[in-house]
Amino acid sequence: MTGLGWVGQVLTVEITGFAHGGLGVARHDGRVVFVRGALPDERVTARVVDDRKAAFCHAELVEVLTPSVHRIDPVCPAAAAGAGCCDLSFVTGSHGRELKSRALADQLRRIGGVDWEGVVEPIGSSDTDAPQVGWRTRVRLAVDADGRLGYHRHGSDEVIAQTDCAQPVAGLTDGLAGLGGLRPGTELVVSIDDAVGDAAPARQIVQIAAPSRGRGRQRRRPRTGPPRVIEGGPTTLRRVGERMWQVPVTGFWQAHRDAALVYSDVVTGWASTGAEVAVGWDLYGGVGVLAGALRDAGVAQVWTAEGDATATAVAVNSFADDSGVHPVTGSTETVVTGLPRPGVVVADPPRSGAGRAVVAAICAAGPDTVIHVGCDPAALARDLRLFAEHGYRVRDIRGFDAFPLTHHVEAIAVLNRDR
Ligand SMILES: C[S@@+](CC[C@H](N)C(=O)[O-])C[C@H]1O[C@@H](n2cnc3c(N)ncnc32)[C@H](O)[C@@H]1O
Repeated sequence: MTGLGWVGQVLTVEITGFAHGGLGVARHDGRVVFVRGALPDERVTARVVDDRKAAFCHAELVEVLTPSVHRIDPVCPAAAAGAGCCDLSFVTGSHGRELKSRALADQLRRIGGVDWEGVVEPIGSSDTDAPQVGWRTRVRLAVDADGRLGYHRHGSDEVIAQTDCAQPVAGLTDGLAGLGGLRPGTELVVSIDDAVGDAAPARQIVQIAAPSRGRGRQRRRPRTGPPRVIEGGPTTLRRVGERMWQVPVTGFWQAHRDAALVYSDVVTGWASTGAEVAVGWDLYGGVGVLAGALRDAGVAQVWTAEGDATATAVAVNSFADDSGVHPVTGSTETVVTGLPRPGVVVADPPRSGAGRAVVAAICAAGPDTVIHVGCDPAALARDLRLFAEHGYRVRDIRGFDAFPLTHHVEAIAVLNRDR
């Protein structure tokens, strides 16, 4: 079944909506047409590239015939050259957040059954019309067949040999284009320390095997081995307030320079109920950033559950002076079965969400408060629906523009158990 034979056709359509994933939404001959790179209120031509579903198809933008008043020249040179790094760098900052608010609300309502009328809030900048640039403290670049650095085209193995992306903080990618002797098919991870005092933050560059891309048989096995340090060391310094972590350059940390602090404040605020809480869980805890936030809320003992032993080791180090944090390595599903009953649970799963088994385990443990962090609105909405099946109701949700210039959005929900 190859669809209705629309692939290759160039359609002229009016964009009437904006969908999760950064897609303009149009209708043509009774079918929904998703157009990447098109904005609501635009009239565009677009070539159909995927026609497999009867109800909808995907098309790539050919020409904007009538531009939105919110369309601007792309602020990201790499994206303008075709890279997939900044798929919303051609829209004003405030309108970008407006579009993400709509897409988030739509997912929460349709998948989660939750009515949300909030707005996606800026992080680390005032609510301006200018798109936010220079927010990312770690970046990953690919090496093409000729040894040149760049970013992948959206959904493709092709490397656009352009290192000038608008996301990295000042100084992060300086001089990279001049690096020679890079092995084709590898990737560079470049990170810069968080500032402490007046010292200039140090930069680290490591080279790694490229993770496999593509699907099924086309998947390439990455060559394994530890990262090769090209500049600085293998770890990068991260901080939230007075807490510090030495995180592997390739390890997880929130991408936006201010995100870990903002999320920590939200978690501390929502977990501070006024009542004494003896036990908290920080599930998918990484190096324990949100465990620290629970401690700041006055939670006496906090257990983290994290699948990556290296991250747990970082947490053990960072909380060496705090006997109230207990980092545990293992899959969340397994670890939670052996933990004491919590009064509050924070869960910050990967893009796929926590899922049925973990949500059931959390609810069976009966915490009064659950704080759920989600970087994928659809997965977050799915989890919220599962919580509702167990009698947990959403009290509040905040959306954050944690990935400016892109369609991505982060949301944090707080739920309480029905009494
Ligand atoms: C979105 S990150 C959150 C990390 C941490 N909360 C933070 O803010 O830095 C998700 C974390 O979940 C971990 N992870 C993914 N799947 C897991 C699983 N099934 N069990 C435990 N940890 C898992 C990843 O290694 C990663 O550290």
